[in-house]
Amino acid sequence: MPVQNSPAPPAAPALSIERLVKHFPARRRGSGAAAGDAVRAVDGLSLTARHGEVTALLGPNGAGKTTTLECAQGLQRPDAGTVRLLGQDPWRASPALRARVGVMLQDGGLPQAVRPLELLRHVCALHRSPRDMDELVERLGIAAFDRTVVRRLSGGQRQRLALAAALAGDPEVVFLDEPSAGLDPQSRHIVFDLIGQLRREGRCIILTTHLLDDAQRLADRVCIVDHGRVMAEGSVAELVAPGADAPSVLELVLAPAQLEARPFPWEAPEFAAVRVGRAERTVTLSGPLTPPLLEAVTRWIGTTGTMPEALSLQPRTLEDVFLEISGREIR
Ligand SMILES: Nc1ncnc2c1ncn2[C@@H]1O[C@H](COP(=O)(O)OP(=O)(O)OP(=O)(O)O)[C@@H](O)[C@H]1O
Repeated sequence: MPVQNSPAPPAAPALSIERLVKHFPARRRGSGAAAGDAVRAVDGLSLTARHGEVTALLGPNGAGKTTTLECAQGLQRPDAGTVRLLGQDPWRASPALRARVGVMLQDGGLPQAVRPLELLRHVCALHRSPRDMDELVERLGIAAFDRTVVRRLSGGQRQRLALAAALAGDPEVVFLDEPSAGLDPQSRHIVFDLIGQLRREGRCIILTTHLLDDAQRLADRVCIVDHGRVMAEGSVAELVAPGADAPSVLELVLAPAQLEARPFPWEAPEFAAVRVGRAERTVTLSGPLTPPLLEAVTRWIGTTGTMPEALSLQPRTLEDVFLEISGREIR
């Protein structure tokens, strides 16, 4: 495998955003705003992203992730706040700064009438020291669809081509908007592997996703974004760590007979401090789990005279964290 330029990780963050605000006039359908109201897409968001790390912006549709990235890339002008990309204001970025940054947009943003390799050769020719494109083409399986013009490619093929184009200039900072959208499991694995390599090479990777699994598998740091703000930030381990007031999750799968035998004691005082979720025969308790609570559960099981199908204590997931913060599910 060819050796790529590996920039020494500088101490300063590759990207720093402070109190970013961005409004849009309410023109988009489905934005939820009444006609004439401005949409506050980003509402005082702050974050930093470093070299040698994958930073994931995780949040539901409309949370403000793409707008944040667009401001960071200099594609949108912030209404307020500060953005510094490799130490410069991206809105006034010089071509020299742009050459150090790779961007993969959500809709690909690719010209439609060219063939993949033509496009990649052209993009490489624009850069002073392009990445080894043959290796990327092979790795991302692009030769297999090289005879097809871009507009006829499948979503996943377009996504792989857009990733190769974003990496053509061997960038120090890579923005990936929903990198696994439309990918089959094998392509997803290849793309994740490549993102891991970029990280090891010391590049700064900033991605958006609404897939918890992507954030959990890829990210060194996760920023949970909702309503244009960072609601929580940290490594996956930090975010899911059972703190004093937020331990793990208890899941109980009831035997059919148990449901009829005796109702689950939702109203008992032991359950007041936890969230109780039910889906068919599965009862989930999340929040501050305590020995008295576990005792109350097993006592109730005893009164039904039947063993449950399963009883397990599980670590929190990012999904639980998001639910705790926002009071709703991420999708
Ligand atoms: N150009 C625009 N004009 C009007 N409203 C916009 C524009 N771009 C974004 N918005 C609105 O701003 C809000 C945030 O959108 P954004 O695309 O940043 O969210 P997101 O978190 O990336 O969502 P998704 O996961 O669906 O891509 C949404 O309400 C969206 O409708």
